[in-house]
Amino acid sequence: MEDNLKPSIEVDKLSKSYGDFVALDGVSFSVQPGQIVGFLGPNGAGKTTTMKILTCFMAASSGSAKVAGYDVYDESEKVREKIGYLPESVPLYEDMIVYDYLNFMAEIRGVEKSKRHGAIKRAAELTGLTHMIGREIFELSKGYRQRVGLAQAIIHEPDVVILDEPTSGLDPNQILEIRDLIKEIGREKTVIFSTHILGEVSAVCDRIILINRGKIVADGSFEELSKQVAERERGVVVRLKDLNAEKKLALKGISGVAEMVDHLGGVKLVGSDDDAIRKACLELVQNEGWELLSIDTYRPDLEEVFRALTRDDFVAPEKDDLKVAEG
Ligand SMILES: Nc1ncnc2c1ncn2[C@@H]1O[C@H](COP(=O)(O)OP(=O)(O)OP(=O)(O)O)[C@@H](O)[C@H]1O
Repeated sequence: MEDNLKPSIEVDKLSKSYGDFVALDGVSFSVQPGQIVGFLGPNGAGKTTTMKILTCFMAASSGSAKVAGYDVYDESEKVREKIGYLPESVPLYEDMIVYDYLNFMAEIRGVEKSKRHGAIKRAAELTGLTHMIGREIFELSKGYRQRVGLAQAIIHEPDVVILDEPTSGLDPNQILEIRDLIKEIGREKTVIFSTHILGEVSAVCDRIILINRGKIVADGSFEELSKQVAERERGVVVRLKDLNAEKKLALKGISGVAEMVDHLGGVKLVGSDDDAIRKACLELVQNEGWELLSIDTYRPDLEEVFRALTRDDFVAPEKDDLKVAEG
């Protein structure tokens, strides 16, 4: 019981340099048991580096990381027992039969011989591979190969599963299938998976850790991240019937409007006082006899949140300011 109360993952001020290049710069986060966390960031953000450190494939330059309470450096054998890993490109042995490959991986992961058959059966069922178990790996589609990759990651029933870009290179149907599988695995285990696909995190995760240039720039649910962006990037979104250039010019001329951008079929009016802009806008609409379709406070969509938080001018908040979602 006590084990369940401990964070599954605790990362403290983790840094990694490749020569002079700092790929990870003081990353700290913790993940509670049972969470599905999306590790989101643009290419080169430091996602794979973090995952390799957590799975004992690479040592950090400084800082510490624990998995299920064990230190990845000092207690790597214990960590390997507790963690399952699907690397970005999983080394599958093409000419092996799926069953034999999973048997081999179960052996490597220390599953007792008498328990291996049961472990393979369970992992194959969970990943929808049962009917492919006798096939050679080279015969399988990319989607099924990815299932084999997932099956080997969970063969030894780890508490924590780390998946590096698990949907990369799959077609849209395969992506949906793998996402469902991740959710299924997440019912029993703590899951961290990396992606640079925005839709993926909102479809699958309880929590998003957004990383950019080796630093965590946001941490929380999608709603919390949206709020953080909306607070910094406020505005009033106005939609009018027949919104033409003339009307746009008049809206832009409202006192206090510093900037106007097209936004979802309307315009976003940006200034320092949203309430004053809204009031002036309503007056203008009434005086001109225009038909108002809607007037709302700006709410960024996922794409805008991602863009705003990974922009070059974005300053990562101090750790204490990051909203950490508890599981
Ligand atoms: N072995 C290495 N030697 C030198 N630089 C490296 C090495 N591995 C990674 N890097 C650099 O470190 C940075 C972080 O890389 P990492 O693979 O962790 O990013 P990522 O977020 O997983 O990106 P992607 O989505 O492209 O896989 C990148 O700029 C990358 O070029």
